[in-house]
Order: sequence, then C-alpha cells, then structure tokens
Amino acid sequence: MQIENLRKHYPGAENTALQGLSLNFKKGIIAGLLGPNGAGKTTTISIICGLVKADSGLAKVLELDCSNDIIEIKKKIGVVPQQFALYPQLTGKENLEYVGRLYNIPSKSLKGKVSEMLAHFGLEKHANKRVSQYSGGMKRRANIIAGLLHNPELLILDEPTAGVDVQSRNMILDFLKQYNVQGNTIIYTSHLLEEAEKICDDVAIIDEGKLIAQASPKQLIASAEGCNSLEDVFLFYTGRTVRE
Ligand SMILES: Nc1ncnc2c1ncn2[C@@H]1O[C@H](COP(=O)(O)OP(=O)(O)OP(=O)(O)O)[C@@H](O)[C@H]1O
Repeated sequence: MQIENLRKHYPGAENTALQGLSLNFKKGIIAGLLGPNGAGKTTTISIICGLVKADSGLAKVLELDCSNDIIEIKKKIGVVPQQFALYPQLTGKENLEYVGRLYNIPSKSLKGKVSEMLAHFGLEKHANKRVSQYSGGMKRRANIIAGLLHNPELLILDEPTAGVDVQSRNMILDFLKQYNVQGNTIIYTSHLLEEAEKICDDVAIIDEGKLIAQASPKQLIASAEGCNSLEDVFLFYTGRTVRE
C-alpha cells in the first residue's frame, strides 16, 4: 500500500480528517495502522476501498490506483469494517452465502467454503441461527469471515477485535497470523496496543491525519526515549490529552 500526501476534509466537518498523510506498507506483512480516536484511520481505509474519495493525493494498493482501479481492487482485497456488515434477520450461513454470491464464488464451492470457515471460527453450531441472536464475539467472527470468503491477497480490518473476549481475540489473531503465513498481506487498525505489538511487523502511528512514526514495534520502542512498550511509544508521540 502506498499513500502520498493524502488529504480529506468531509463537507461541513470541523476538522480535516487527513492532512497530507503519507505512508507505505510492504507486501506480505501484518501492518498496524494505529492512532487515537479521530486520527483518520477509518478515513484512510475507506479511501483505499473506494468508499470515500480523497480531495487530493495518491493512494495505491497492489499497484492499483484507488481512485481509478476500484473494480479490480475490490476483487483482490477484503475489507472487514468496524460496523457489522451482516443482516441481523438472516442466519450466519445465509449471510455468508449471500456475500459469497456477491463475490461470484461458484455455488458448487460456496457452501463448502462457508461451512469450512464457520467451523474454523467456531461458529458451526450457530450456522443456522439468526445473526440478531449472536453474541458480540460471534458477530465479530462472522463479520471477519464475510471479508475474506473470496480469499483476498490483501485483508484490511478496522478494529477486528473490538469488544470481544480473550478467547475470541486469540482465535482471531491466530487466524490472521495463519492467513499471513499463507502469503497474504494484512493491514489492521486497533486500539489494543499490546496486541498490535505482538502481531505487527510494521506499525504506522497517525494523528490528526498525519504520519507521526513508522517502523517495527521493536524499532519504535528502541528509538523513543524511556519507552518499554508500544503503548509507551504511542503516548510518547500522541500525548495524553483525551480526544473528542
Ligand atoms: N462522514 C463524516 N463526516 C464528517 N466528518 C467525519 C466523517 N467521518 C469521519 N469524520 C471526521 O474525520 C476525522 C477522522 O475520523 P476517522 O473516523 O477517520 O478516525 P479514526 O482514526 O478511524 O477514529 P476512531 O479510532 O475513533 O475510529 C474525525 O475528526 C471525524 O470526526
């Protein structure tokens, strides 16, 4: 992913969401896009996925231009949004089969793939339950499956472990590591810095729509004075003031 001097001001908004954001993530890694509330993480992801149009600047993924090649990009990337992208009145299985059809997964293989993923994420017993009856952790896991059913080479997740218990979180993180080992790239946002420190190869800390620091968690910790963890580094660069 390559972002250069990206700017975005939402019409009528008080603050500018992205103020010349530049950053690169290499292929094949697990990358963390970190920042306080309102830093511009979701806006960045939305521009990459073609959901939001930047005012200016360049955004490329997999050598494709996010403002022109969005149809091609959508085939190759998977996006797991912060909000659940599931129909509450449909069962988990129905939701995922619907998503699979949107991605043109052949119906012959779709049912098998959905069953396999439901089992992998510990949801096989709940496949025929309506999503409205799922717990928060179950919805999170189903939401992740919906983003990767088509086997994307780049998976982008916006706070995939928000509000889940330790068991679900471990399952999700183990899956992400495994998916990465298979050669896929992962970019994810999280407010859980201990988690990001454990799984990310490269971390970009952004604040007020700009890049503040980028390196591996180890390098960031070593180069920021008095810091022993990624959370220390985060506070070192972004301060202790509570954001709106
Ligand atoms: N649709 C919108 N209309 C107006 N302003 C918006 C809109 N979406 C985001 N913003 C503003 O843009 C800025 C960046 O928001 P964004 O959601 O990208 O941040 P974030 O880093 O993802 O935050 P969080 O960690 O809280 O999810 C904030 O000031 C936010 O209020």
